[in-house]
Amino acid sequence: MTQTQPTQKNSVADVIKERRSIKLFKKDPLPQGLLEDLLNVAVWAPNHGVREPWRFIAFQGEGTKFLAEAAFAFVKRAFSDPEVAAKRKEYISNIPLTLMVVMPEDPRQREWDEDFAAASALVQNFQLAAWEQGVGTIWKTDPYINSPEFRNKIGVKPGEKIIAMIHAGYPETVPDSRPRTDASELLKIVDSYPENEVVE
Ligand SMILES: Cc1cc2nc3c(=O)[nH]c(=O)nc-3n(C[C@H](O)[C@H](O)[C@H](O)COP(=O)(O)O)c2cc1C
Repeated sequence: MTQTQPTQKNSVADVIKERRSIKLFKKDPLPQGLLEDLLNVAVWAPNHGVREPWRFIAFQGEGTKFLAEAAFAFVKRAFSDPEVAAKRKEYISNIPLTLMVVMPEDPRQREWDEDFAAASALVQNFQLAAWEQGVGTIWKTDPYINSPEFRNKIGVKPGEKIIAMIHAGYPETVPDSRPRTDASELLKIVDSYPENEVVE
């Protein structure tokens, strides 16, 4: 673990490569208006038909206590050890900002797939824009985000999907990077007509 703040670099490539998922946050709240600023960057994600398939629910301040209670109702059933469940609840209630990215579920398969892809691009945009400002994030998909009881409590309607729960705040620690496979190992370039009329 590196005990430093993320560096603030200008190039998109630097920000992409230097971003890390952050699990331990300082308690400091984010500056007023930063959430809206980051979202107003993130919404420039490509999205087919400019359907803008997203809305957001943010929890901060006392709102995180409510969120932690709502999650705890699920978490306490999932963990047999009450101490583990209580620690999860405390963890959630201490995160400066938790953002739910909510997507309307289009009944048409193609549109659903496109909307999920677009909303995922938005999440990545948000994470990168935050990192550029020295703010750490992690994209979480804890099982309780699909619990009807939890969804109902936080105002997610039938026909909507929480595609990401993003925890955000100033990093307490920045983990080391987890190496990625070199693209050359994954890439097939077709630059001549295939002999058997299929790419092998
Ligand atoms: C769709 C999605 C869901 C994720 N859900 C979780 C999660 O529930 N818990 C978690 O610890 N990390 C989760 N992550 C974060 C990944 O674990 C993280 O991106 C990965 O370990 C690589 O680390 P890095 O983001 O620092 O490069 C999720 C990431 C994605 C894209």
